[in-house]
Amino acid sequence: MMSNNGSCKAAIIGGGVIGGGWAARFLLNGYDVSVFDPDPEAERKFGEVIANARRSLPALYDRPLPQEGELIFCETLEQAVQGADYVQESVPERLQLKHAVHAAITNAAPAEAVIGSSTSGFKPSELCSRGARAIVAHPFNPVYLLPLVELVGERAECAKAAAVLRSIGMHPLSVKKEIDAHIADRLLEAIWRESLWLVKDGIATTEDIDEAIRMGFGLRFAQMGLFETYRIAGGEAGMRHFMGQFGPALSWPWTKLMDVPKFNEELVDLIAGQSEDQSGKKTIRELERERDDNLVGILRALKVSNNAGGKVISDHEATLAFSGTHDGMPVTLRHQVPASWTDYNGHMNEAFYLEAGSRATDGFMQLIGADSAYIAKGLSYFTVESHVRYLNEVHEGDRLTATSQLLSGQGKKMHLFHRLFRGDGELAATVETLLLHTDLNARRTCVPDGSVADKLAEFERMHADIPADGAGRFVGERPGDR
Ligand SMILES: NC(=O)C1=CN([C@@H]2O[C@H](COP(=O)(O)OP(=O)(O)OC[C@H]3O[C@@H](n4cnc5c(N)ncnc54)[C@H](O)[C@@H]3O)[C@@H](O)[C@H]2O)C=CC1
Ligand SMILES: C[N+](C)(C)CC(=O)CC(=O)[O-]
Repeated sequence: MMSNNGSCKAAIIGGGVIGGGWAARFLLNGYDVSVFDPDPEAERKFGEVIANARRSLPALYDRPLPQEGELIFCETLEQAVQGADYVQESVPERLQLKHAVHAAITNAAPAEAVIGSSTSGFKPSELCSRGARAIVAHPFNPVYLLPLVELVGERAECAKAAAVLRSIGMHPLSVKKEIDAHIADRLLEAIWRESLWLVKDGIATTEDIDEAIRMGFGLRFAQMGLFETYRIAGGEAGMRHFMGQFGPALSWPWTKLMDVPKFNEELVDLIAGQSEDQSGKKTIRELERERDDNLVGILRALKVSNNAGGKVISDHEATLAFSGTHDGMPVTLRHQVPASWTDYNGHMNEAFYLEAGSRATDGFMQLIGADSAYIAKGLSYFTVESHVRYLNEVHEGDRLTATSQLLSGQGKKMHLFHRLFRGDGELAATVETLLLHTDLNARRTCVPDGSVADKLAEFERMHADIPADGAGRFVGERPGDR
């Protein structure tokens, strides 16, 4: 189902923390989004969440996301779900309210629309006990950055949902049987419950607990999860040794997980007071931006190793084909500068000019057919020399575009001249780079396959008459030096 501008439509019912995150992810992936939330403040809060999403989500990718969709706030739920391909409910976690909202959605949404619920704990059978049609699509905060979405419910609907959610860069995980709180929240609840005990018993403050997580096992979890981490912790003897050593601890007094601390005003005051001391100097939006910048940095690092969440980003990026030319040269990079690329001088650090040049080289390699399939055959290019000219400052959030000019593509050589432009059209840098075609098995240079050589010859012809001002310079050269 297409909307007027040819894109798909998502309806978001309930636009708080999670609904706002869903809306941002759909919008930035080109969906039109209609929202229903009776809160008069919803539109303002939405605006703030989407602003944070705009500065972080595109920075994960080295290709542009589709053109942003249109955002519409509706007066009624019925208007919002009209013509929707995908409906996501994110109203507060109260079963009675969920029942009323899902009855209304099922009545008004198109029969073929997928209906997902963000519920953290309810099972699909509970949501649908009064005839509604819905599956659980449980996301993680911030929805616009974290890939995981747990899917629970009727198989065919979950499969339809998975296709949509993959198209917006998420990682659908099917839960094999319905259970209260699905998979991840059961794990999180255990940590949360134990943490409340530690604070209540005066053993640790909220800050001590956060340190214990972020300085240690939190760092491990982003890349290997629990079981792979524990396999390594068993040393060469692996998981069996680990189980033998730590299994008995499960019945030692290490844990209070089976008991819940009394959840009263006193406990809330204790936790909220310590949390205020710990983080009260920053607004929620400031904390969100700090969190988002760190997540973008972590996910980009995982993208380099094509691991865990980083692989989800790479797979999604591969679907974001882009093309275009500028001044007769192909555009080989479109990229929004993440905060993690900037430094203490308040601008993009020198190292990332080269990284952008390297990404542009990758883009050019795709164009000549030296792509992942070619590399899998054992052939690739190695860089042997680069010269970066830093011509203009680049800042966080700037949209960089690179063009690539082939100066020479004879024999084993590929001599490229990349120009990096800022969003305002100013030339920010040039990166001149010489690469040699290499046999990855023999680790020796060799000539490229015929099809790649032909493409190089074609580009060389097309680019021969384009002036390459600034190419071939020596370091520190000034006009008139030769
Ligand atoms: N906050 C979190 O960390 C996560 C929450 N969830 C789940 O997402 C759902 C929403 O949670 P939050 O966004 O945190 O809550 P929230 O309180 O931030 O937002 C709920 C929104 O629903 C709106 N609302 C209330 N009644 C409504 C109705 N009849 N129709 C439309 N909108 C209505 C409220 O005005 C509010 O803006 C819950 O089921 C929760 O379990 C899932 C993952 C993480
Ligand atoms: C606390 N919570 C149960 C609402 C958490 C979630 O559902 C997932 C998350 O984002 O941590």
